[in-house]
Amino acid sequence: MANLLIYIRKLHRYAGLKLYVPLVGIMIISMIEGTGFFLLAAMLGLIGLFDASSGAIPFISTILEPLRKFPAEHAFVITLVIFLVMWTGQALLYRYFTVMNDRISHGFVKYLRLEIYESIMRANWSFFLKKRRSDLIHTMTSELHRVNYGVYVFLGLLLMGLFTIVQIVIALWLSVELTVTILLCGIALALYSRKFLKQSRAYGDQATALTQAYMAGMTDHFNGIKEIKSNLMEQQHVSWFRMLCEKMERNSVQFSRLQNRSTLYHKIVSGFLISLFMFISVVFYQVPAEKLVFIIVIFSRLWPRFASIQNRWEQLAQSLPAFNSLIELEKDYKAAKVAEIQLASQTENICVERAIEYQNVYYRYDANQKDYALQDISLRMPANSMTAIVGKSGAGKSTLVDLLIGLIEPEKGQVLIDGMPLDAELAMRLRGSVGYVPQDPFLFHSTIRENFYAAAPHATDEEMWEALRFAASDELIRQLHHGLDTVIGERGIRLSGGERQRIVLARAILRKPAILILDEATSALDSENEAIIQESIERMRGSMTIIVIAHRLSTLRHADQVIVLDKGRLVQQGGYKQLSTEMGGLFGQLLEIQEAK
Ligand SMILES: Nc1ncnc2c1ncn2[C@@H]1O[C@H](COP(=O)(O)OP(=O)(O)OP(=O)(O)O)[C@@H](O)[C@H]1O
Repeated sequence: MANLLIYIRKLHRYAGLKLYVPLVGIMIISMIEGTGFFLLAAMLGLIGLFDASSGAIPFISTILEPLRKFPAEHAFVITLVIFLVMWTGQALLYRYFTVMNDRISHGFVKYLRLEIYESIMRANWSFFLKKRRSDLIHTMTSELHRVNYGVYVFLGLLLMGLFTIVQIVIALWLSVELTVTILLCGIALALYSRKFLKQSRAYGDQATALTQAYMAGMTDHFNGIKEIKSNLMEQQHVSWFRMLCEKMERNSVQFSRLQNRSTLYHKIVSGFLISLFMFISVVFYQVPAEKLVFIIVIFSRLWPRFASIQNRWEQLAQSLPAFNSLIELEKDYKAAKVAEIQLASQTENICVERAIEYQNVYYRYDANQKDYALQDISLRMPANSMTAIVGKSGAGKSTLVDLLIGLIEPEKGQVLIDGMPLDAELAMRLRGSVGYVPQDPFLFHSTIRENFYAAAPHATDEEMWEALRFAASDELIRQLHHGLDTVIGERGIRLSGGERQRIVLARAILRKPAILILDEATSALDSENEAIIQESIERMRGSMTIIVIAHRLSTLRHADQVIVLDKGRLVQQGGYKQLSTEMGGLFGQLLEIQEAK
């Protein structure tokens, strides 16, 4: 419940006083409705259906007094017209305030979406290392939707509460004993129905876990669809999916059954109470007919409200776990927030003038584990030189680069840029000068041009073609029907691995980076294209700091220095030639293995 209040406060922050306008409006509407009820009674009195002067129904004689000045048939028509005006006015007001309420609710979703998305975008890399992407998508879609629904239900409850209070006041005016009895019965039933709320909450928890598994499964399966199909694993996945869908269906049916059960109880109790009142009123108190009619009217108006309130509480209880998910996510991204740093485009980029240095750097992905991904790394990469990082798989090469980009921070030791410690702000400014091609290059589902604009918003066509030439992909793009305006599929799937690598390389170059980082960036290329790119990189030497991670050691021949990592430690460092002749060194061994192939 505390989490719900957090969101109500957020809603207040978002909507301000506007939030209360529909509430006041609904109060007015319920008062009009109440007055209409008296007017209807007056009308019945006018046509002589009952004795309006008996005082059985309060307020009636006050309404009738001015009407009696008119002839009976005119008074009747006047009453009808007043009733119609009030009815229509009430309907119009109801529409107005409901639309206003809906607008607030939709605006609030937009506000939440933006708040969460921006915060996630500003979270540091460690946040993403810990989170499953499908969980983030799940929270941002279904859970956010449930939170909005919960807030909507809560506002509805508030409105209904106000409406009911007005109705209770009117009912009290008509008959204190009867209203108090109905209220007591309502309270008793609400106490009994608490177990439904608890159960609704449990179904809500289950729904969260199931939709989370659904989203995670879908993401995994579609990402790995090629492996699934090639290894004939479809049936296995369909069975898993069927089982999950059955659980989701069961969860929804159970919740719906629960809601219907509580509605059923209300209906049965309602029938029982109304019979009891009628019996007592007629047999013991000989209540007049007109009052009896009003007993039924009060009851039929008040009791369904209790049922409806109960129903909404259950819906709210079912959506509470979604509030918890969002609050948990909020806690995580707040903890992972990268100080108050301007977005990259608003900061001044920095270049490396002298050198990048690592001083006794240690890094672990999990502070609870004893193994370090990098241990005691000290090295220097001079500005505008080319440094190659080699080592077996899992040696720590990508981790070394992630530390330089500032995606992760050393547990011990420090990274220095021209002697300045790389803190979050410096990392952000440095990233503006970095062209980075990761192992698994990513292209947005959009045109090549749009993909380029994402990296360099002001790039001209000429610059784009120049970058494509650098990456040996200009011919490839020229052959495409729409050239730069060709849409490339999701994650560039319509391109081969090598073609994708070349376009991502072109995108990195387009930024005119001061530091170019290539993490296995040419691994999928044929030797011809690789040679073209090697030449291009060669031409760039001296104008930017180049860091290359490669398993194919022959491509590193031109590097100014080679850094060899093994199990997170720096084991060799020097020129290519020097290391290849170093006796017993890991580099020599790796070279030998590759040459033997
Ligand atoms: N997100 C992560 N969470 C936990 N451990 C990780 C994570 N990423 C990498 N590691 C571990 O850190 C170590 C270094 O990984 P890293 O990716 O830097 O190696 P690498 O030399 O780049 O390997 P490869 O050549 O296969 O890409 C490995 O033992 C790896 O298992």
